[in-house]
Amino acid sequence: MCTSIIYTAGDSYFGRNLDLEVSFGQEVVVTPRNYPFKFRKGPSLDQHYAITGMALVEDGYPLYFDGANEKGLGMAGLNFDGPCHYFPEDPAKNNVTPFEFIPYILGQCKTVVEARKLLSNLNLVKIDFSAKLHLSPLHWLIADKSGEAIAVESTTEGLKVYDNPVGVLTNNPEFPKQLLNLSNYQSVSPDYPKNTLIPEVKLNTYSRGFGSHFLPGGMDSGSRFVKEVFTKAHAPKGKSEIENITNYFHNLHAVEQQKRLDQVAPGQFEYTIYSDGINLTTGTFYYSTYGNKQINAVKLEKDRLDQTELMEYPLQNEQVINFQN
Ligand SMILES: C[C@H](CCC(=O)NCC(=O)O)[C@H]1CC[C@H]2[C@@H]3[C@H](O)C[C@@H]4C[C@H](O)CC[C@]4(C)[C@H]3CC[C@]12C
Repeated sequence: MCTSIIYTAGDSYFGRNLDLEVSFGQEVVVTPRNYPFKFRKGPSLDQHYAITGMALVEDGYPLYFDGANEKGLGMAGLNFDGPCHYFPEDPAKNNVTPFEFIPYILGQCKTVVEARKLLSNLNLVKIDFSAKLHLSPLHWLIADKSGEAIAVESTTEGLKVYDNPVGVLTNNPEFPKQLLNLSNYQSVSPDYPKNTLIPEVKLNTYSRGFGSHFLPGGMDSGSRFVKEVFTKAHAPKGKSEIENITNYFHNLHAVEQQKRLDQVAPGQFEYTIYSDGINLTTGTFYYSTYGNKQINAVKLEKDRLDQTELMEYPLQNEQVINFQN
């Protein structure tokens, strides 16, 4: 499972936790403006906005899991197994495969408003990347530096675009059901609750934190959605980049999965392989991995964005302890 968020604190920060039982060999990849994006069913994009994100480079092609462009639009693909449905080619629409979807949107759009225009005539066409790499059933969070966000889901009913007023996406069920479920938790609060159960009896308040007593804490996508919405809604906003990025990662770590807590097959456990976040104004990309909780960063090198070759930064997976003596 996965969790993706946009957190606004002056600048906006966009990214996700990637939770899975196996690692694909992803790395930080910057696709510069003149890398030619070829599309299976449409004209290539020889010039486009530069994209920074987490991707697996396969046959020289960046298969993005999540990322953002130089204009401050971010997009992440999350597992959506079950409701997800991709379609045969539709001659009346722009046909884009799910693995091309992130380059197609981030290559051409600056804002959610612009993305909505492209989405209005788009068909997610069912074509595998290769015989080895089949399509994954995904849905997407798209958000821009103003903080506006949408969720995009392709189901048997077609391509759905939903306003996302909470700036969070996890996995199943369909996004409107996740939003509806929030109403069950409206009274969850950082504040200590008033005893409305039996006001005339003084209750033994044996612990702090009773305002969030009914906050779900499971690994399932419904629980993570509620927990993340609550955590982010009350997250402090910092006065510096370091404070903001620290707060941002605290948001994601609230729903991270530790090893051996979420069994997906005998002896196989899903865990948070990486957490990442990009400052949508500066383009600096931050990440931590399960093995290395230090925050690593890749700056956007503006003077190198006109080249054609991908820039690849392997993940630093080893924890560095800051010895003080
Ligand atoms: C499975 C994860 C989503 C994480 C998640 O929710 N998984 C756990 C679960 O719930 O089952 C998705 C997110 C991005 C996906 C990848 C990207 O879409 C890029 C690429 C696209 C190809 O069609 C398939 C491989 C490949 C490399 C995808 C493999 C599956 C990934 C890694």
